[in-house]
Formats: sequence, C-alpha cells, structure tokens
Amino acid sequence: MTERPAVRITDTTLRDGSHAMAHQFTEEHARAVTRALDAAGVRVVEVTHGDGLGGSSFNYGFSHTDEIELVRAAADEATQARIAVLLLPGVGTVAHLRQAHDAGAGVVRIATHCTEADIAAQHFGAARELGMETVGFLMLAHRIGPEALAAQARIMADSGCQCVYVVDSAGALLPDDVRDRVSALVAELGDDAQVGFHGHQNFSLGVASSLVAYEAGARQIDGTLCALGAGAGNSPTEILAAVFDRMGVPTGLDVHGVINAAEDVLRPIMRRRPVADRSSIVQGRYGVYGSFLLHAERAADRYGVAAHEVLRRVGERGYVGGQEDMIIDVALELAREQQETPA
Ligand SMILES: CC[C@H](O)CC(=O)C(=O)O
Ligand SMILES: [Mn+2]
Repeated sequence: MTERPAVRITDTTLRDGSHAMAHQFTEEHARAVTRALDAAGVRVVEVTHGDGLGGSSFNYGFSHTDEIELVRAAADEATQARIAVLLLPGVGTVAHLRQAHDAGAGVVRIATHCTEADIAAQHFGAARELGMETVGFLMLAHRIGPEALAAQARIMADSGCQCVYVVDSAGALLPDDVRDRVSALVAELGDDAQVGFHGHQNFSLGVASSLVAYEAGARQIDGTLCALGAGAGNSPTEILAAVFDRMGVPTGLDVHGVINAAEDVLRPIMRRRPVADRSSIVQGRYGVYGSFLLHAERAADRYGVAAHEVLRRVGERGYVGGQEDMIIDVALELAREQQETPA
C-alpha cells in the first residue's frame, strides 16, 4: 500500500491558548508544555502573546511574562521541535522579530486580515534574511471567496512565504468552504508554497475541517492541547494526532504522548476550558474573531448587557482584529438602548 503524504502538526497552545489564559502563561508553563510536546514528537511549537509579538498592551491585554522570555524558555526545553512566533504587522515589528529570533525562534507566522496580505511583505523578507522558516496566516478567511483568497496567498508566496494558511479565525467555515479555499490555494501556489489550515471549534468542526483540508492538499495543520484557544477553542492536537494516526497519515507524533501532554500537563494549568457555548456559537454564525470573546465578556459584565448580543452586533458590523475598542462602543450602545426601552 502506498503511504499517504505526511502532515505537519503545529501546536499553538502557547500562543492561541494565550487568549483563553488572558495572556497569563508563565515561564514554568512554557517550559512544561514545550517539554511535553517536544517529547511527543511535535515539530513546531508556537509561543507568543495571543495577538502575536508586541501584543502585550492595553488594547489586547497585558502578558504575565514577557513573550521573549517565554520563547527563550521554550527554545531551551526543545530538543527537536522548532519554536514559532506569530507576528501581526503593525502590532509586531521587524525589531520584535529579531528579538524573537535571538531568543531561539526558528519559524515566524505572519498574520494579516484575509484581504491585506500586502502589508506583510517587509516582514517575510526580514524573516528570510534571518534564515527563519516563514508561514503566512490569512485570517477571517470566511470573509472572502476562494479565488480572492488564493490571490492574497499569491501575494504572500511572492513575498517569501513558504506556507500559506487558511485561517478560520471565527470557526465559521463549513467543511465544503474549507475544501474550496484550500483547493484554490493549492492550485494557485503549486510548488511555490505549501498550504496550511487553522481551525476553531465554534461549530465543533475544527477536526472535521482539518481532515477536509488535508484531503484538499493542506500539509500543515494547527491544533492546541485540550482545544485551549480563542473563542470556542482550536482543533485539539491530541484528537488530530489520534485521527490522522487512524487514517494512516504520517504525523511523526506519539499519540499517547500528545494525550498525556493534554491531560497531565496542560489541563492543570488551564484557566477555562473553551466550549461551543451561546457566545461562541454566535461568533461562528456572525463570523466574529475568536479572540473577541473575552473582551466581549468583560464589556458585557461592565455595562450590564449580554455578551452574545455584543458579539452579534460586532459581527454584523464586520469588525476585524485591532478593533477591540469597538467592542466597548457596542456594549455601551446596547446599554443605552436597554435604558431607553420601556420595561
Ligand atoms: C490575533 C491573532 C489571531 O488569534 C490569529 C489566529 O489564531 C486566528 O485568527 O485564528
Ligand atoms: Mn486562532
């Protein structure tokens, strides 16, 4: 029997999971999680503030520990895994990238809104000059169709990106939508770059969509231990490992090692277990950025309104990452409307 093409699983517990941890990972957390993932054969471990390099701020939430120190600790623990960092141009800069590289990061994942790949060109160039592996993240990929997304992927590949991800930031894509987008990118990029997929669980489809992405040609797939991540959380790495193993798709992972990492190492650290609840289902339906969940919950508590109503309006208005302050505006607006409505 011919072997199926391998897929590389990138674990982003220590980056996307940072959203669900309100960015409170400590150096000990980074060491323990990296050690467990590395021992289980995970080849890429992403470590950064949830919003990427430079994300620790009033707008996005302050980190417990400087992310460069977390990168350094993870790099110190990894024996075979490469440490990746996320960078959103404008939030993170080339200077941040150099610091992360000096601290031991070997991979950079540069993320833009799905229509704005051109703002990443400088960062891809700088990363390649540093000798880093480059990945591009086209976020909120449900907002545009397959051809338009493929055109953005072409811009990234021409800028030095070696793998372009379809990023389902809101967990809003149905499996057919994933297939169409991944297929369009594979057709556009050919041998110029790989294609990846990053799923969220708002409709509990992260793993199913990842399998569809693989069948359509994606060769890099993201997950997080215990699904720890923004919104309803990510595709669980331990389930991806088990399912690809069952399918006979080589991942290089020790399935039991990944399950142990989830159950014995991450679970005791987790502050909340992401679930597809009312708010996160609304995020999927209205296509709202996963990381808006905690911001909406805080604003809802503060102004006495419902978080899911805040998220619905945020989705209807089409806000994107970087517009976290608009969540507060919407909450205030709903509170005013509530006061004006006779009981
Ligand atoms: C703020 C960056 C974002 O969390 C990246 C990502 O994982 C996504 O869009 O899903
Ligand atoms: Mn994500």
